Amino acid sequence: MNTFSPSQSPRNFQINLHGIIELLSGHLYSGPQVFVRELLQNAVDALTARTQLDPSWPTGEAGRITLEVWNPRAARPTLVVRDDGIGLTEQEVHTFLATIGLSSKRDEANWDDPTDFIGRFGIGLLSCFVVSEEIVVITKSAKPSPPRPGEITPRANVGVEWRGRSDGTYTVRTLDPESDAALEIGTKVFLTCKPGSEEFFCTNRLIELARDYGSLLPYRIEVIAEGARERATRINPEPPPWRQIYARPEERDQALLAYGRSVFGIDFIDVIPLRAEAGEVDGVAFVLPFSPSLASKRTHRVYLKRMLLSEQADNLLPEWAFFVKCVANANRLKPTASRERFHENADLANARDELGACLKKYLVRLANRDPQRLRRIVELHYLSIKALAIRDDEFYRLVIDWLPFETSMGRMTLTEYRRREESDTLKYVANLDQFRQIAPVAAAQGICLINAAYTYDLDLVERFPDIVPEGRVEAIDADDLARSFDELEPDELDRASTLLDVAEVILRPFRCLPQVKRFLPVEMPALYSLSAEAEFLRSLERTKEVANSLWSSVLDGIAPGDEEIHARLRFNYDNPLIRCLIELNHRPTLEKVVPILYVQSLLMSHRPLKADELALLNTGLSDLIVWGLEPRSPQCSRETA
Ligand SMILES: Nc1ncnc2c1ncn2[C@@H]1O[C@H](COP(=O)(O)OP(=O)(O)OP(=O)(O)O)[C@@H](O)[C@H]1O
Repeated sequence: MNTFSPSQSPRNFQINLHGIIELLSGHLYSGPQVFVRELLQNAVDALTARTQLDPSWPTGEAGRITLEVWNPRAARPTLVVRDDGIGLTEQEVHTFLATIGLSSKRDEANWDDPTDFIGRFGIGLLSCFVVSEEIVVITKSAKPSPPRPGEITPRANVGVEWRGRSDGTYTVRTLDPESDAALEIGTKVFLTCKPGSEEFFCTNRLIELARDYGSLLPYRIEVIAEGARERATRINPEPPPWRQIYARPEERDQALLAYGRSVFGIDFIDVIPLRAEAGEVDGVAFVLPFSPSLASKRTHRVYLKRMLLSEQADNLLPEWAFFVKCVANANRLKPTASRERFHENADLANARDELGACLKKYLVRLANRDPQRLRRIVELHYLSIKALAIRDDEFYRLVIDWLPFETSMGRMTLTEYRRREESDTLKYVANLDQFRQIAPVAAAQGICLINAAYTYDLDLVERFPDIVPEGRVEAIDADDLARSFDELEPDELDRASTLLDVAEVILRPFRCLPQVKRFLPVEMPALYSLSAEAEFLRSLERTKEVANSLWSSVLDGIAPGDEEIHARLRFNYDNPLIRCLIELNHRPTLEKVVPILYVQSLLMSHRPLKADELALLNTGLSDLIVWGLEPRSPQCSRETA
């Protein structure tokens, strides 16, 4: 029998740093370049912390971050990132640099509370190990050190050097007085290029990355080329473009459109200001000049506390807002640990609602002030606008008349439809195959039917009476349409009796009743229709044919008593072929042609054939061929009028 000894004193987990680095670089971060983001972010946070410590700081040239590559042409160049932020005391170096997952930037007691800092997880610095075997930090704190035991005055801080290696070891030493005297408050991080990471130790690439991540950051950032301090490249000369002051609104629009073009490479057609109190979000949305596919990802460029979070963020705007791309900054939303997305929480949901309201406000304003422009946007982005309209009654009321729908008489807006029909009743077909089948028949009779089978259209049509007081809707199927078909005169009916007799016998096993009517278009020989109940039975039968025996017996239980359920096949008296058959009045010919006409009309109704119908088609066709080859084939006069 197994016995377990009682647990001994608790032990600490060990951490395999190589494993953690592999996890960060291979799975959490989008690529090795994110170390630049993490270094910039630490420097910005250090500057913010120093401002909190001394609100009168920074003055003059203070409050600066520089990036510089030493020995760029050497085999192993060094990158130095400097800031004159708050720095770290010796105690803090031991605590925060050496403990993975511990951060000085969050309140441990209130983990969820947002802070002014960008960092929060306590892992970012590790990303530097992806490009360097060693991280060297030389730092001097702006905070005085606590007094030694027995003393009362705080000590001045001394510089500290921390060397962390990717094998998981680190050393700490205080600087000798001479080096310390030359050291200013702040932090320098030194990385030495690992083989394979040379591209990140090249000044031009560094400028590119620093611009990507840091162009909106609030502190002065410079990249210094070796030996050219006076020619430092300023990364972030201006505040975000949407926060700049412009003399006139047109000037602002032009400047923002130019900014949109530079960020996304697209000539947008308009700009929309974005602002949300939740998450403290502000930014600008650009209206796309083309209509994106529904499947395409909605990606936006988003910043968190003015540091680039992602160029591919997909969860800041409502999902219906696929007619825009945005650039926005959030001060009070949380990032995911990969720092490439906003964390899904209530703040984000509220921010999304508020930003959606900004987009809606813009569209509503356009409707009142610039309907021409709204019309253009609706033409391009009707899917987005339909998606919003089904969620929002007020917006529905505003735009419904402008939205385009496919109809049996071509594409038209609801205004055009209502004007054409001189009615507030929307006649629609909810099923695409049915629409395809009956649209030509409806069009030939001058009836305008809306195809409500496409995304959002059924919802929009069905809600019409709820939102528009005078509005009505009517779902139409082939049977409804057939009610408007003309009846035959008694003598015509008489002539068609053989066709009806033959068809009745052939179609009985298919629970289909033949009729002869007059209808347009004359090119259509017959129209097949099914009641909703019969439609259900038919699909049940098709399913049974392909289902296994257990499932078939379950379906047997569902099937309604089917004796009276009928489909209808309406032959068109005005169709030349049908007229020819009627005039011919020859049973053997009719027996061969009727099965083919039946199957053809089924196919025209876009319904898949059942096994017995397929068999009917096969035998019908071969019979027809054999019969056609026989020399005694009766001739059919082409004169049918
Ligand atoms: N330039 C710096 N100046 C002052 N302190 C720093 C600096 N860089 C790092 N630190 C300290 O090291 C700690 C760990 O940094 P690290 O980048 O790993 O995590 P973080 O910034 O706290 O959080 P995150 O993982 O979200 O980036 C920080 O919390 C901070 O105390």
